[in-house]
Amino acid sequence: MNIKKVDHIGIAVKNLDEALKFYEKVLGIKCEGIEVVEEQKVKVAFLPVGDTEIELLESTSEDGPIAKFIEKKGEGIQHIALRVDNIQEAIEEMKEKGIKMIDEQPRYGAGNAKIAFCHPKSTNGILLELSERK
Ligand SMILES: C[C@@H](C(=O)O)C(=O)SCCNC(=O)CCNC(=O)[C@H](O)C(C)(C)COP(=O)(O)OP(=O)(O)OC[C@H]1O[C@@H](n2cnc3c(N)ncnc32)[C@H](O)[C@@H]1OP(=O)(O)O
Ligand SMILES: [Co+2]
Repeated sequence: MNIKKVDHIGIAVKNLDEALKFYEKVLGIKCEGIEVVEEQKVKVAFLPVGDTEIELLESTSEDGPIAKFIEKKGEGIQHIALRVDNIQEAIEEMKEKGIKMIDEQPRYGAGNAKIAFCHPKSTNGILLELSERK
């Protein structure tokens, strides 16, 4: 597979507006959009930093992955996303190499990216997202 760059770093927060105060007012990074991704039960804010982005994630539901993460570990880095040029091929290659995929088919994430998560038990303890964007 062809890994292009770190697409984004996903950070779980309890409250997006509250968290944005730190990123925008303290760090001076501009939020370039907010979007709800129903399938993942999240409200997402994008903050571009150089060639990559910080993705702030607030849960829209008590049983979503971000709510569960915060309940168990508290706020913090929840995943890292790597940009690939062909997600279908990347998923197949991961499976061939014995990596446990949470998503064996791409889903649609923020900004209409095609995304697939790899299980932290197969990746030395990080939740890894593969992301293909046009
Ligand atoms: C909008 C979109 C986008 O970018 O476009 C997004 O990013 S959406 C971002 C939000 N969506 C997602 O995260 C979807 C994919 N995530 C999931 O399917 C789930 O959250 C799992 C990663 C499978 C975890 O599920 P669940 O909490 O039910 O399982 P669990 O508590 O039994 O966890 C199993 C083991 O994985 C570990 N574990 C759980 N979440 C982890 C995380 N974020 N990073 C690293 N390790 C993690 C636990 O500590 C546990 O290890 P031990 O057994 O050693 O204690
Ligand atoms: Co993400």
